[in-house]
Amino acid sequence: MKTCIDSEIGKLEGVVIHTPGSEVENMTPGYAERALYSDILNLSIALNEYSQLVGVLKKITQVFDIKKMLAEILDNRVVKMQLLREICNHEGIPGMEGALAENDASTLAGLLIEGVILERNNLTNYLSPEKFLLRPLHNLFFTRDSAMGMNGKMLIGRMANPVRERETMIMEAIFNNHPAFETDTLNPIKPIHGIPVDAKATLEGGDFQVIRDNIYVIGKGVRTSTQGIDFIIENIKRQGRGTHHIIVQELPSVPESFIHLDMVFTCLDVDTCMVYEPVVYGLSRFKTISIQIDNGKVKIDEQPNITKALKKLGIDLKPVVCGGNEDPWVQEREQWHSGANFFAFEPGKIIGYERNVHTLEELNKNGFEIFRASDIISGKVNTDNYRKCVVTIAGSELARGGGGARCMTMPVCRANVNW
Ligand SMILES: NC(=[NH2+])NCCC[C@H](N)C(=O)O
Repeated sequence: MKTCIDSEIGKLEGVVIHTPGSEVENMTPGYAERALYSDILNLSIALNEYSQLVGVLKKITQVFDIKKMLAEILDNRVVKMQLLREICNHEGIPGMEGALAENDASTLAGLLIEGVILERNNLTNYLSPEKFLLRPLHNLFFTRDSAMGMNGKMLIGRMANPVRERETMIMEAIFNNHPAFETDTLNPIKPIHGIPVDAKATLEGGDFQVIRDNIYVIGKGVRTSTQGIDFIIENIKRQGRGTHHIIVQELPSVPESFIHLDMVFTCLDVDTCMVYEPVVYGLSRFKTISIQIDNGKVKIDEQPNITKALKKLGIDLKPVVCGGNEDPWVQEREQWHSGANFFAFEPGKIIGYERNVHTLEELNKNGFEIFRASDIISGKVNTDNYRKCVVTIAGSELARGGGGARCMTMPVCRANVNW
């Protein structure tokens, strides 16, 4: 499949997911914060909820599974050794690749995701407070963040936290080597010759949205830095062709539910978006900046907010308010559990958590029919028969990991949108 992401809403043709495994339980409460979770999770409940998401995705598109694809590329010895060397050097255990390589491909894929226990075989290890030699990738099921489709390329993330860095190495290896994909990767740690990259450059998929082929909205906050966005600008400048626009939304750094742009703003349809009102429109010091790149020349100015900036570019999105219009407390409660985080699988057809009832009611008032995942999976409801709908999945446990439907999906190809 050729990767092709020119919008947030075009009909989904392929999506990358990861079914949570023991890595989500492999932590104590004391480690939850370092693992970037708001709480510790129960795997069996999380899996039950997750099966609703995957069940729906399988009905509507081609689903690619990271663990399976990783095992497949690890079957190639050259790829295996290269990836293991990169991981071991990066994680401060150079030389360990030989021992790890002795595992067969599918066991190794499991170890790289679920972690490798530290053997207490010398004094340093015996006294170490760490349980793992290679830490589990607790957040891998938030596949959105470690790589992102940018038109015909896959942009590899540069994670703000070391606990997520191995995810980017795995994703780059898959996109470069798995026969299922035809794409070019763009990686901030391996820039194209001549493109400067600041050491402070960070960039995560939760902050990155392709609105139209030449319009991007990017969140700047705790996960994506100005230097990370400058890397994108430089790459666009290099292409040299036509005009591109980047709208940057500054995000508050606390609470942690504002980590990514997609926690406060997601696209739902050609004319509708979901917003967490206090951050997107509230009287705050959080700026919206518009950057125009015209045949290599960069022009920057400030805008009142995302939707006004998009309107100037010919995209007129009506905001639906997360939590409904009435009560700021309700808005805050639902935003916390990913109430603004919707994943569009076609223009006007979206997936989100069923727990955020006020947000769903607001969507319903705006013409979205509400369906349960089970009705889609059983075939009772066919979304083709509706122009606008929201498919709801259970999310009591998954939401504690800190994300929703958009965070758990990495689209690799979408059809063109009829704007
Ligand atoms: N696209 C997103 N909003 N992803 C949410 C990721 C949550 C994850 N626990 C993290 O902190 O990294």
